[in-house]
Amino acid sequence: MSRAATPPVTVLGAGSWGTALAMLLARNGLPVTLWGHEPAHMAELAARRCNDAFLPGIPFAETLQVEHRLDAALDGAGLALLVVPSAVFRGVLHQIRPWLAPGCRIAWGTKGLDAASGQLLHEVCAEVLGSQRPAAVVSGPSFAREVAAGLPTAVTVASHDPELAHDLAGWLHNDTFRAYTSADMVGVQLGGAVKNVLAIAAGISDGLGFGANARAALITRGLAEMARLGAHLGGQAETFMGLAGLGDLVLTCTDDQSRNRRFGLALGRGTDPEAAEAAIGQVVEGRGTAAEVHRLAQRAGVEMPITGEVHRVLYEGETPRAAVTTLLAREQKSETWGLA
Ligand SMILES: NC(=O)c1ccc[n+]([C@@H]2O[C@H](COP(=O)([O-])OP(=O)(O)OC[C@H]3O[C@@H](n4cnc5c(N)ncnc54)[C@H](O)[C@@H]3O)[C@@H](O)[C@H]2O)c1
Ligand SMILES: O=P(O)(O)OC[C@H](O)CO
Repeated sequence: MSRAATPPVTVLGAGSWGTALAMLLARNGLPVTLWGHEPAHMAELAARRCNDAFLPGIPFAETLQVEHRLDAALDGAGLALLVVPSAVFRGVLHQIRPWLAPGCRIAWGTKGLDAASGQLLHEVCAEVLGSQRPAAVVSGPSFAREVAAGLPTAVTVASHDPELAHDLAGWLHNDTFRAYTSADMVGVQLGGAVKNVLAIAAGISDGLGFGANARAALITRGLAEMARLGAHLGGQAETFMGLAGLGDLVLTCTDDQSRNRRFGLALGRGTDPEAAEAAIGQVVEGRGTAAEVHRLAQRAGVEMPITGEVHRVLYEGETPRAAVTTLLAREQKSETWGLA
């Protein structure tokens, strides 16, 4: 894939994933500005040239600038890459709108749904910035720390604008980071959102000591319910078998780097949700996404039994053990029910 001319990129959100993506793009030779909303944190990143809290010991490339003033950060940007939690995604779009140049394209690495409406983030983006502005999403199995450390990783860049998907994938791509393109924004975003809920389920199961068979069953049946909802919303079946579906699902359900999985592990061991999230100290997207996906599935009439049980544990006071018992007590079915 040939690389398009490299525009100045502004990464909005200086948490672990925003910093890792900014570091990757800067290492690939792009002029990158990393913006964060906390001046003290940004001053520390600028002084240390490293994100000590989340990505310790991995220095920034020279082409990475750090900025806490939004207008200065977006001045001259050809691409604005949002990497903030989904709960603030809409608000940050409103904040950046006055400072975006007409030709500045938009992308995000956020995984989740809009908290108020349950909309996919490309719908929120079109609502706030207009549907004419090219937009793309980066998703797939990608722990920030491994990407920052230069360990091999593959992701999907999805956009309805093939040129933007091609350009962004090219800017991200290097010897250890493969970026594939897709036109399926619905499937790619839904995969990234639902996998976080299923990772909580896998964590709960492991926290209860249920073993490898149960984990494999949750991953497989979780993939089936992700694909059922995805098909209903217009996602492509192949997307759910790809990096943004199965790939990210396996990663987050099986590795303790996942915050969603660790949150579930704590619940399974008897910790309440507030204390479990506080102990992680970073965003646990699946907690809010469980409510949004559950609502979406109910509205659409799509059965999502695992998501339903995670929702009951998080929001209806059900115990993790009772949730697993309910899942096991479901009636006998064909393995492929509900899939076209
Ligand atoms: N960490 C990963 O490995 C990883 C990988 C892929 C995708 N993601 C996704 O990226 C998104 C961000 O996750 P993260 O891991 O960077 O989270 P994080 O908890 O490490 O950081 C979140 C950052 O968002 C900032 N923030 C909060 N509210 C803000 C606001 N109103 N305006 C600007 N910044 C605000 C916080 O200050 C913090 O720096 C999530 O949707 C997550 O699912 C994370
Ligand atoms: O730590 P998690 O569970 O938010 O997962 C991080 C990434 O989404 C993995 O692809």
